[in-house]
Amino acid sequence: MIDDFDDALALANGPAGRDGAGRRRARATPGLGRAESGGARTEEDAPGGAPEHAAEEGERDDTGAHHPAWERARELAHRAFRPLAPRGLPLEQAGGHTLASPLHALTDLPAFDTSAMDGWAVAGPGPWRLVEGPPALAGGPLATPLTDGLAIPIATGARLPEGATAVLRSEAGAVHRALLTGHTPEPGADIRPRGQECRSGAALLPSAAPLTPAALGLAAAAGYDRLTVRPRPRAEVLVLGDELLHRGLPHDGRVRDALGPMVGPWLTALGAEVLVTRRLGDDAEALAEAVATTRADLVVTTGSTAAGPVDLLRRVLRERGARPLVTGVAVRPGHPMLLAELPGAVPLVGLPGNPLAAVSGLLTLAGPLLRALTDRPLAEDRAALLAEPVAGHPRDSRLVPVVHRTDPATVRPLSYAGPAMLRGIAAATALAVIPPGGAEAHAEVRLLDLPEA
Ligand SMILES: Nc1nc2c(c(=O)[nH]1)N[C@H]1C(S)=C(S)[C@@H](COP(=O)(O)OP(=O)(O)OC[C@H]3O[C@@H](n4cnc5c(N)ncnc54)[C@H](O)[C@@H]3O)O[C@H]1N2
Ligand code: MOO
Repeated sequence: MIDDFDDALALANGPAGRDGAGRRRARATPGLGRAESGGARTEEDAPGGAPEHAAEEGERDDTGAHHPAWERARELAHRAFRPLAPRGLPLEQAGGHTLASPLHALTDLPAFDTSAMDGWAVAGPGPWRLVEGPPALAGGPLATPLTDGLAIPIATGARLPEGATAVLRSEAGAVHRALLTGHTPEPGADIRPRGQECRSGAALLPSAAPLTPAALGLAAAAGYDRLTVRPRPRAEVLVLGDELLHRGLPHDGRVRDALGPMVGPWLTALGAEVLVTRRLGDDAEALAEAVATTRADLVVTTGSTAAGPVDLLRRVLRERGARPLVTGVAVRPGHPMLLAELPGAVPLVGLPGNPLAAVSGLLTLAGPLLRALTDRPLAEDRAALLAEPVAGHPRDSRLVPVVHRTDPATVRPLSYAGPAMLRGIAAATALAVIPPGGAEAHAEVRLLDLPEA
């Protein structure tokens, strides 16, 4: 019945409220137990000064479990854990990690006055007499100083000889019998003066900046051989469910594992280094062992979050002394998702088994958590106008796969967006956040970008 409700919502992206809005349902997702106090952060750590309680806000279901609102759940996931300890890495290994301190220039950039073009370094107004000797080349010896009326051939990137007032581009001059003629360039033309981009000590990138290819290039140019980074959090993925097949066609009531192939790459795109994806079936002992012995910075499970006969996750977590931080979220799909702290302060994100619900959990809990572990702020969402109305859940937010349209600039909700479906999300460019009650055509909605792993 519950899935009927969510499927109906997802299949009918019609006018808000059309699809059973107002129908109530009892939530059957059991909590891990009451969240007593705090996440892995202590009271002092919490920016707001107060310890985090999964139980502070949101709705309370028939079992007493708490389901924070979607925005609140993201904040909880972002605030619950401290960033990983910084470590030094050689520059060539630092890509994809996060800067642990601001990047300051170790040199002026450029480090010397340099030619921006191939041509001639000239002094004063033309015509100019070419001086004897080799041309000035990038990385070559400094050419002899020029006085007014003299010039020397120069290559892009070569140091400018003392006395040069400009560079005349090769296509703008002509040489006849050692005499260079051409329109006199403005003083300073095609010279990159020392320190044009930055002075030594200038702040180039803030702490927590991602080490993109461009950032690595900048760090190298600025003189770095090693960088202090927050490493990509190492994640372990545990795929639960005896019904899952890993090859071939579904048969005998069994289905292909759609999450094993999806969650790892998605976590990578969200900033993790995935150590392993393990398939544990519905084996409580194997799950308990995996949780107790993990060496990862973050454990992500799939399936088993709800109250089915073999949904073992919450029981195993309780028995292992895990602390519940988020026991469900007021979002569709994905409301049974959970976040817990394992002994040893290792976070565990429980993604629901329905595939689109798992994506919802990845973006709601795992994404903000990964950013927290690397000391990055919550991602700023973009906004867009809806091309069509989208029906809402009466109390929960909805995450709906959408595709961007350019003319006019809007997003269009996609079909096949039921909790157990992947067709919609596979064709989507973003997920739109539909507030409780739905959204009209042309309404502005928040967008969650989908990683292009
Ligand atoms: N009585 C209730 N039943 C359910 C509720 C509820 O509130 N009360 N919530 C429903 C919702 S919503 C979801 S989402 C699911 C969550 O289920 P679990 O996280 O416990 O996952 P499973 O029961 O193991 O599986 C659910 C569904 O997903 C399929 N699945 C699981 N893993 C995979 C995988 N790796 N690849 C592809 N498909 C997978 C599984 O076969 C089931 O069909 O619970 C609802 N029930
Ligand atoms: O509908 Mo469930 O919410 O698939 O997560």
